[in-house]
Amino acid sequence: MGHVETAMSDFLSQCGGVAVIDGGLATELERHGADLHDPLWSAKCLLTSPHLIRTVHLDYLEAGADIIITASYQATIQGFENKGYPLEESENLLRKSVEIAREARELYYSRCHEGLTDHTADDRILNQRPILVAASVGSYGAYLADGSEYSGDYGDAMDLEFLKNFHRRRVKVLAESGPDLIAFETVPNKLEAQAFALLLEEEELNIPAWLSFNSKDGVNVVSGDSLPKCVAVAESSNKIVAVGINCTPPIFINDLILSIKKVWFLLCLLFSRIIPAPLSTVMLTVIDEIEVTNKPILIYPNSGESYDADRKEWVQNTGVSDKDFVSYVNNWCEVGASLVGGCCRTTPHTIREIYRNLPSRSTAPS
Ligand SMILES: C[S+](C)CC[C@H](N)C(=O)O
Ligand SMILES: N[C@@H](CCS)C(=O)O
Ligand SMILES: [Zn+2]
Repeated sequence: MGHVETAMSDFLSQCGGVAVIDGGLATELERHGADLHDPLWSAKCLLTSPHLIRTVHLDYLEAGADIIITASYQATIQGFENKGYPLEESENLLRKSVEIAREARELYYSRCHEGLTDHTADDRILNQRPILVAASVGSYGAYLADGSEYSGDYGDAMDLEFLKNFHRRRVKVLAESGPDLIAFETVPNKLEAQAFALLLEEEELNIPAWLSFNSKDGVNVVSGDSLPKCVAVAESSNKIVAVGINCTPPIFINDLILSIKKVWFLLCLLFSRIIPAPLSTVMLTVIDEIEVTNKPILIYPNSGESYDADRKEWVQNTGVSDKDFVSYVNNWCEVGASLVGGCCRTTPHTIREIYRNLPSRSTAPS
């Protein structure tokens, strides 16, 4: 394994086997009063309220997150251009998203040094641990700002070259801004996953990345593409160090994990010699063709609520409670997840409960 691949497994070992990802960023900014009724959605805060982004990152770190995801989900050069920003300023805004997250990490570390006596009465988790900054890259559908990342339907004319070129400069600028990894997230179809994987190669980006899809039926990704086939795109790249599901209702997660871990069940059968030798050979061939992954699986679902893209608002009361969300997490880890957190409408409270309920973390000093 190269150093890019070992980086994630070393990190997971340092986290006790399971790493905690942060929760929803945009929706948390909204909870703090930000108005995201804008084509830039959360990226608008890079312009109007960077201090708020830093506060939310810090809140997630103090809730126990090992990985914080930058505010660049809907930050694109084309999106800033539509607002009249010249290229240089747009690139600076992308860099700024990484800088803000890195600043939050520094602030957190300094609070860990000073804070143990000051903050014993509150519920902040102040323990020094390795923390990663993941630079978010949302899909072309996110840029369209019409909820297309929940349909994955870009029309028949869409092709790989277009998607690669749409993301090329943005991904390169983010990769060179000093994050620890790139988070390709809420990826709605296989074509865009391929574009991301190819960009890492073509631009020779020496940075790990994760690839995270969303689903609305618990079987396929939102476009209808097969999840195992999408996951196979991650499998084809050494630079992609984790793959999984985000911004998807929690009730679908268990089955989705099983569908990409299925090979282990078959292998177990083989090794336990339940299956006779001739059949084993046939099954080995089948296994070879099943598009699943050996990479760490990441899971950060949304609250289960649905998004009204016209109103840019969440339909309330359709989701699961924090208590139910957290109660699923250890089960997801048992069936194969190694990175867990939350996406839209989850909060620092959700993440704190996840951290505290993980067997490997429950004894960690606060
Ligand atoms: C993950 S969705 C809630 C992000 C927002 C969407 N791209 C929009 O602009 O409406
Ligand atoms: N990292 C983004 C994902 C949106 S689906 C956010 O939390 O706002
Ligand atoms: Zn989300």
